[in-house]
Amino acid sequence: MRSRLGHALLRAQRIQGRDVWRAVRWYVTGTVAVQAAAAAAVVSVDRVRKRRQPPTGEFPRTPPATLPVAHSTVTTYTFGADLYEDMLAAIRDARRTVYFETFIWKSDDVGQRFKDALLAAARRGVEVYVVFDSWANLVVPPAFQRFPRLPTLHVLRFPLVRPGLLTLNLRKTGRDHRKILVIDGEVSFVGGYNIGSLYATQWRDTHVRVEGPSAWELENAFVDFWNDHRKRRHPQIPDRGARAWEARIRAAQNAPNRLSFPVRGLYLEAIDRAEHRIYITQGYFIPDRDILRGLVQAARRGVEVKVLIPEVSNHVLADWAARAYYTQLLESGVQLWLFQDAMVHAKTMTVDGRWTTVGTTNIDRMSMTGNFEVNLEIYDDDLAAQMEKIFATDLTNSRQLTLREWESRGLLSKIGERILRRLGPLL
Ligand SMILES: O=P(O)(O)OC[C@H](O)CO
Repeated sequence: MRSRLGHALLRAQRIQGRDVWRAVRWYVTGTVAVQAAAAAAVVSVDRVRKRRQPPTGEFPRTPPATLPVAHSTVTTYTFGADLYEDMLAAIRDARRTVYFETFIWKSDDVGQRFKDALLAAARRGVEVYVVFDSWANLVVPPAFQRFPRLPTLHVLRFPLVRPGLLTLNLRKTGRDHRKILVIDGEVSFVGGYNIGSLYATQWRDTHVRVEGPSAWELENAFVDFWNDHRKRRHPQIPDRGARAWEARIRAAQNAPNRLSFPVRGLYLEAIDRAEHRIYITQGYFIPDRDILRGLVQAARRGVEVKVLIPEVSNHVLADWAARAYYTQLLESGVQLWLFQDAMVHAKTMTVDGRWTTVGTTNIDRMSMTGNFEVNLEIYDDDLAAQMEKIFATDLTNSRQLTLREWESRGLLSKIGERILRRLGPLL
C-alpha cells in the first residue's frame, strides 16, 4: 500500500517537474523571440530613418590645444583629421620604436595611410609593433590585414575566438578595444578614435597626445598587453618599470586576463568625490547599477551632472538599452544632452574642473567589465578647463532632453524599452 502511494507520488512529482521544465522552456523561448522581434523592428526602422535622413556629420570643432601638465604636455583633439595628421607625422618621425594598437582599422584611405606609414617606419629600421582586434575587423578585406615579412615589423592580430566564452574562464574573454600609439617612448596617444575615413571628419570623438615623461603611462600599457598576448614568434618587449612616478597623469588598464578593471573604479571614485559638477561624454551610455547610483546621488546632493550622448548613435540597440535609465536619471536631476547631426563617440569625464579622464572605455558592461581598455586620469585644473571648454562647445550642438518630453513619449516606445532593456548587460 505504502509503496503504491510512494510510486504515485513519485510519478506526480515527475509530471510536475516535466511541466515546470516545459513552462521554463516556453518562457525562455518566448522571451528571446519577443526580444529578437523587437530588436529586428527597431533596427529596421532605424535603417529606413537613416536612409531617408542621413546625419549631416557636421558639428562645431574645438581646435587642438596643448597644455603643460605635470612635467609633460597634453594635447586635446576633437576632430579626427587633425589627430590623424599628428599621429602620421609622429610615425614618420619615429627613430626607434612605434607601438600601434587599434580596435577598428578600416581599409579605406585613412587606414591605408596608417598602414603605409607603419611599413615605411619598419623599412627604415624602426621596430614597429602592431596590434588590432580580429573581431572588430571581420568586415575588413583579409588582404588589408596581411603584412609583408620584415625583421622589424611585429604584428599581433588579437584572436577572433576567445575560449573563455565557452569554458566560462573570465581571464580568457574580452576584445582588445584599446586605441594607443606610442613613439620612441616619448610621445603617446590615446582616446576614442578608431582608424578610418568616417571618423576623420564625421564623428565627434576625443583623443589626447602626451609628450614627455608621462608618455610612459601608455608605453607601459602597450608593453603589458603585448607581453601578455604575444605569440612565440613575437619578441618580448623589455618592461623597464616606471620611468615616471607622476600621480597627476596615470593610465588605468582594464585587463580581463588579470581580472583587473580599474577604469570602472576610477569612474566610481571620481563621481563619488564630486562636489560641484560632473560632465560626461559617451557614445554608448548604459551605466551599471553602481555608476547609475553614483550619478543619481551626486545630482541629489546638488552636483550639476550633465551627460552628453548622441541623439542617434550608430548602434540603435545600444540607444534603446540606454533609455531604460533615462527616467531615473532625469527624475534625480541629471541632465541629458543629445548631440545632433553626428555621432559623438568620445569617452571622457571631468569632475569639479579638477579631474579628467580620456580613454577607450565606454560606460557600458562590455567596456567596464568585459574588454581590454585603457584610460588616462589626469589631475590638472587647466586641462579640466580645456575639457570643459570642449564640453561647452559640444552643448551648442546638442539639445537637452527634459523629463516632461521624456514622459510624453508613446506607449510603443515604452514597451520597446521594457523589452530591450534586458540587452543592456550584453552590450
Ligand atoms: O567600440 P567603440 O567604442 O570603439 O565604437 C566602435 C563603433 O561602434 C563601430 O561601430
